Amino acid sequence: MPLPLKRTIYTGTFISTPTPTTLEILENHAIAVDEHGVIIDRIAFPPKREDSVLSPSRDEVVGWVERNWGTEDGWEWVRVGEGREGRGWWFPGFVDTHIHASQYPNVGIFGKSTLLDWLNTYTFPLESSLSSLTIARRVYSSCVARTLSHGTTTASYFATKHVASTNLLADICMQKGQRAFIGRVCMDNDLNPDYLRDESPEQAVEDTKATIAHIDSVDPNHALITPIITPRFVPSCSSPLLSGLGALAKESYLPIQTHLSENTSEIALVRRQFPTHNSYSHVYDTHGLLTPKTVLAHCVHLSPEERILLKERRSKISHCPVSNTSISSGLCPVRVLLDDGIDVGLGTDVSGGYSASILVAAREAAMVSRTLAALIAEEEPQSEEKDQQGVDPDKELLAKHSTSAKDRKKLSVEECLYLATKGGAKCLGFEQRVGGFEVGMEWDAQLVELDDAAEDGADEDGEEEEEEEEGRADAGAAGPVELWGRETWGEMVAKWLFCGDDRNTKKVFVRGRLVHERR
Ligand SMILES: Nc1nc2[nH]cnc2c(=O)[nH]1
Ligand SMILES: [Zn+2]
Repeated sequence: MPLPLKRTIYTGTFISTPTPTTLEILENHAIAVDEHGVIIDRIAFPPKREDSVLSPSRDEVVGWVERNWGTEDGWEWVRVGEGREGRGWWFPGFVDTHIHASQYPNVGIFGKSTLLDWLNTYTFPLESSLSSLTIARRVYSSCVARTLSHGTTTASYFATKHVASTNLLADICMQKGQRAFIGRVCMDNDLNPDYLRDESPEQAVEDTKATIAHIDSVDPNHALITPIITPRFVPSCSSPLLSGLGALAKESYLPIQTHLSENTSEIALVRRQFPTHNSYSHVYDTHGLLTPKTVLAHCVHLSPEERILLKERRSKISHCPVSNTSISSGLCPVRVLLDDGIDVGLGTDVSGGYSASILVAAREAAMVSRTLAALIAEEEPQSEEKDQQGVDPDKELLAKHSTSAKDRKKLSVEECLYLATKGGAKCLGFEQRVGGFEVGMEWDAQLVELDDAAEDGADEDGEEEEEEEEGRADAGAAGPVELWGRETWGEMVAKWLFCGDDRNTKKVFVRGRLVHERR
């Protein structure tokens, strides 16, 4: 049982993305969090004379606490690293909307495979080994600890078909304090290997209910852990199983997660399996599985009709760019999905994706959008062709080099970080509770600090100049991100997105509980 929480004041700079296009930067602020982990107040302190002091003083904090709550007794104070306020900030915890905890031992192992051979070669044999609770305990403990260290405060997990080890994953998340959606994976048809197949559709539904009952017993209000109904994907499921899970979702009001339109061979397989259906999405829809609480991973190759259907059903998409490039599934056109008004979050899709870090997923989302922008520009007609059509070649050349059309395809730093936090929370239906720093939200946050060694580099005996001339001799000791003192907040955040890693994630909190600290 976790210890009761202390009421806590957090101070320093708070950065978040309340909308996809805003980076909100609150300097010299304090946030008060109650013993239930809920934000109950926040305040901006007057700017200081010295620019470098971005946190309130002790007197200011004590004064605020006493004015509001009568006494400072019973309050803790946690701030961005002492004397280093200019290089650190609080950021909402990351939301991983799609990750296979059971595949964690395989991160980085995928060779040159694509989805269907990857499943048979690497994935199914590994998942089968999680019938052992001893193996499951090792795998799940490592996966949860690792994702927490990367700042993931919420994860939507696929486990395996095994009920006992799936329930163990829920227990481990509960014990380590990670907010999680836990899915027992359903897969009953002949396309699955004998060693990893549900006995029958009825049994698969019963086993799913067993995991739901377990989670209800350990976390009755789903304050931290929520069951999620998880058909693996259409090629793994019979029509009776899909219907059974659709009916269960309806009666239980629970969310659903699955895969959709990840790879072209998979889509061809679904067409052969369900020849009378208009599309892959239509198969889910006719089985009652496209709801506002459905999170669909990938959606790389959706048709315009499928996008309209998803928008109508208000179903969500988990964009998994690292996986899509690793197992060469394709480049997901996220800008098109967003323009259609579909809610999108980010997933690591471990171990299709080679990294358990949502920061890496956010970075790759930016890169995939830039690749798409470049490809679209190349597809434009060549100038000679246009010339024959009577278009002024000079104007055409200018248009070709105009950045506006291409740039619109690219996801900005703000958008990528929004998808990693509030966007993901919206996909999982709790953007009112996590993903930002509003009063009433829960304190799911990470403390980010850059440039570890800079403080040590500034010594008193004149060596600093020498170091500046020669550059940093100890590159790497400073952590992955070097600062030069000229960066704005926006630039520091961009450096973190593109160059940072878990060395920059110093503390992680879920519902006000410290769940990871980097020492
Ligand atoms: N990326 C990915 N796609 C899938 N489709 C069906 N199962 C899986 C899986 O485990 N990973
Ligand atoms: Zn997946």
